[in-house]
Amino acid sequence: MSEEKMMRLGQIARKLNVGTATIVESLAKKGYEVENNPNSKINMSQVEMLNKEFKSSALDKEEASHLSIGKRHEPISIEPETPKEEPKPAAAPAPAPEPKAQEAPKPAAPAPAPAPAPPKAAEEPKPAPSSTPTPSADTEKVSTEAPKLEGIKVLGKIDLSKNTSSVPRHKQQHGQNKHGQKHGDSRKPQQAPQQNKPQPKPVQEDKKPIAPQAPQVKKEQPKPAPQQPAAPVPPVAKDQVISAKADSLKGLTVLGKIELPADRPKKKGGPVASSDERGRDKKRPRKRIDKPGGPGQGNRAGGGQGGRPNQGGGNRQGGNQRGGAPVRAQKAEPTQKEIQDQIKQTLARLQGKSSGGGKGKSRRDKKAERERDVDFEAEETKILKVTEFISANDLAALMDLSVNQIISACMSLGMFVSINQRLDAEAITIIADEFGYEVEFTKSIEDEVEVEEEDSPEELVERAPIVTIMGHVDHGKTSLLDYIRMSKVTADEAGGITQHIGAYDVMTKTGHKIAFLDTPGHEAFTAMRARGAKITDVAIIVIAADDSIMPQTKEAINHAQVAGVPMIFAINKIDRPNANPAKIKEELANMNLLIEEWGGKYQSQDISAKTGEGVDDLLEKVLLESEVLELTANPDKNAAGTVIEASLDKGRGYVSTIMVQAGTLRIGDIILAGQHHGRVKAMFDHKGKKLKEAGPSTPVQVLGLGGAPQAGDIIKVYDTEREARDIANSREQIQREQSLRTKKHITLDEIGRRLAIGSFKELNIIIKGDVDGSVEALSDSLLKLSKDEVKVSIIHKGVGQISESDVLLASASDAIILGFQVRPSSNAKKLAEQEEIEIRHYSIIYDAINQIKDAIEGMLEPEFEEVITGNIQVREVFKITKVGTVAGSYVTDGFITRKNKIRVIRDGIVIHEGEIDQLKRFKDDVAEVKAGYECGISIKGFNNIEIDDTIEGYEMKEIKRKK
Ligand SMILES: Nc1nc2c(ncn2[C@@H]2O[C@H](COP(=O)(O)OP(=O)(O)OP(=O)(O)O)[C@@H](O)[C@H]2O)c(=O)[nH]1
Repeated sequence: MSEEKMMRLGQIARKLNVGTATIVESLAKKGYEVENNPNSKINMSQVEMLNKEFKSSALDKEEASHLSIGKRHEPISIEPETPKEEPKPAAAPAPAPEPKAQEAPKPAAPAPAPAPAPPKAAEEPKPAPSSTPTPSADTEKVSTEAPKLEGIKVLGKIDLSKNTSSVPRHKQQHGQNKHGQKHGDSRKPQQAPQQNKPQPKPVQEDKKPIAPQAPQVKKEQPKPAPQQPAAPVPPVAKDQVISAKADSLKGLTVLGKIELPADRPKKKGGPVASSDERGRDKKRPRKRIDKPGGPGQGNRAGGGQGGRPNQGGGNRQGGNQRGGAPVRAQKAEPTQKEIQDQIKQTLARLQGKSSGGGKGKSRRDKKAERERDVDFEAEETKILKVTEFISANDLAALMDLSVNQIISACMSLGMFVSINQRLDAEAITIIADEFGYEVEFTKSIEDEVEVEEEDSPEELVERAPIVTIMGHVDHGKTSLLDYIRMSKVTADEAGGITQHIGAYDVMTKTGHKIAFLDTPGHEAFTAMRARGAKITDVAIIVIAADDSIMPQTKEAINHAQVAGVPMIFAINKIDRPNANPAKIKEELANMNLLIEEWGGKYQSQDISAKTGEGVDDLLEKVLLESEVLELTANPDKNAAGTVIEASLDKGRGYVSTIMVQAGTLRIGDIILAGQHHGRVKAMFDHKGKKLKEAGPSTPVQVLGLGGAPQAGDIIKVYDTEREARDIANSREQIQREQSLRTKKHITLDEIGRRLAIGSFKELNIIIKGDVDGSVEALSDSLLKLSKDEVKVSIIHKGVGQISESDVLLASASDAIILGFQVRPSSNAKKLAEQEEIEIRHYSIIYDAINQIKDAIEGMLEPEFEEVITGNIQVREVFKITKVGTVAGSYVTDGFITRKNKIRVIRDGIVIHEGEIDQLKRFKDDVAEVKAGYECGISIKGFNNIEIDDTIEGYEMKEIKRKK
């Protein structure tokens, strides 16, 4: 017990985010002498003191750990705005027009009131220029120089930051100034700031951020024409294109009142939005059209607005409310009709029909439609509607990319994923973003989110750590687990390889419970291992001391690191004479993984899974690590957990191994996992002992689900069966939709692509297996066999016997069926014979992979190699009219056949390459002439044969292609 209450100095330092020296010093001050060694132990009362003392540091660390990649986006969007806003206030105090761009961020701090900003800004520009150049002749110099420099900088900022948002301000300002021109405004504020104030008030309230930008623009220009301030109203309007845009936005608001959309809600973001967007899109073309109608000002004044001023005169400037509404209302009506057309077309397109508009329509109409369609299509296709935890492969298909692109994108983001690995919401969002897609998660995600209901601290109790053992093949994972739970599993495993993930819990000698996930070591199980790491609290990385850090060891380390799971290194097989744990530690150090012994932060333990040496210490270290993690759960609520594996048992039905993570699972509970629901009929622990309930961190085998959920599915308890069934149904629907979308129906693009590739071939496979993990692993490996020329498609996979429907599916899709540890039903077998469907049975994963690999090699476009079949020497040449030159020849070696391709070689140089026209012996046509015989030969389209020429016969022989 005393050991339990101790923590290592290194651990507490990590936990509190302070240096060990700081802790030692702190303890020394309090009268405790502790050696500055990461392994020094500290008792819990000291730990508590330290906790209090360095609470803030620990909190900092925690906060820092929450900083996710997602935040990167936020700052980008937010920052640009803040600096813009801030510039206003900042400008007032000191910033000169030139430095604006650079200093923009700095001024942010003193964000003052928006209303006063414009005037200040206008005034400040003056001092700014003076500060940068010489103090003398401020006003004059400023006016001349400032316009050039400032004009460029300021304009750029305004356009980029917020064209739309800036509009409103301008409107207001313009309203006052008439056109709200930069010069006018800027001057006004300087000279008569009071006038500006009243106008901006209303506007600024709505859009403070925008206001600041406007003043900057003004600042620059005001300098050149300080005299105009009084008459800024009409003349200045030309330059302020931006302001014009702003007005158009307000107009849109008015459109909302018209209630056009009420009749037709549309998929794409509702009718109002779509009409608005169209309005915008159309504005551009209209602007162009309007330009001619409107005076030259239109162009500059701000595109869309250009035309309006002409129409409504005071539309924008005078008052948005007056002219703006009626003009837009007229435009809106046609928009509705267009909306209808567009909806029809878009729906038609979604259904795979051609967008063929009315045949009678004019070309212009069709063109316009096409343009709209493209816009809509682009919008639609840029939004991915997915459920969380879709696989990398499916995500690639949805985005029409290759899996490799996804994987490499993930790698560049620091994530290591495999083809079949399911991605969480955050990863999906980041990856999709990389490729310019937005992600909309469908309903089922929300269900999953519920799992993380907040528990009050009083409800939480300590729970056992869930540990995953990972490592390279044969480094001793299973042996270690065996030793820990004192049973022998290794000998029973087919092929000596762990074939599925199991889950067990054990009691340590010190009376603590630890739950273990047993992950297989073969590379094919990478995906499962990755999932295992997600359920895991602590990862034990087993490394054989007589070997070295192997690829899968690195992979396991990567998975644990990516999942943020603390690792403990178990350096195994130290009983072996050639064991060299120090070498392993050195290799780890080279990978930047310094173990505690060597002053690093990673725990490691030398063990022998065979003799048991060091295993107890290892478990103790696991408990120490989990203490730091402060693992808790609320046992007094409906259970939630994760499916570890599921299989179909002949006698018992579907058996799911579940790791309960929160709450308590009881017999009779209504559970839902993936698309399957049911009532818990019976529960067993890993030894087959019946359980009535299972609390947090307990692995159990559950009977009662209506199907086999997938490993990694979240399992939840619901109050009513109906609730569970409804969610299951909706998930099934989403899943079906997903698989439909994922399946690439042939499209023109697709045909083009296939043609480009050449003779495209596809190997369709249906995989059925006894355990979900094996099915996933096999499918993962088989997918990896895909090549450009031959694509492996897993069209269906599942747990259970090979059924008639599997055979029918195979028949319909020209697939082969792989049964992993399962056999077909007698009916399925008959049907397969009838339909001539191949069913292959495997019990070792390598065999399946190798055989399919061979099959793929057979299917690949054959590679040819040239084989010289024989040589002929020309001894006489006969020129025969109507036939051409016939060479009287002698086959010196090999043979020559009429189908042979030939080369005519003269003095060692190939002078012709072609085909045989006639091959004769005496007067008879023959197919082949062997060495030592004479023959007559004529060559297609070639008569320039001479005595002593050599005719070489060759053929292209197909060779089996590897890789
Ligand atoms: N001498 C010795 N042999 C060990 C030790 N641990 C494991 N082995 C042997 O190493 C071999 C592989 O052990 P496993 O436990 O099956 O290895 P694994 O990592 O689980 O392998 P996979 O399940 O194939 O990934 C077996 O023959 C074990 O008996 C050990 O500590 N000492």
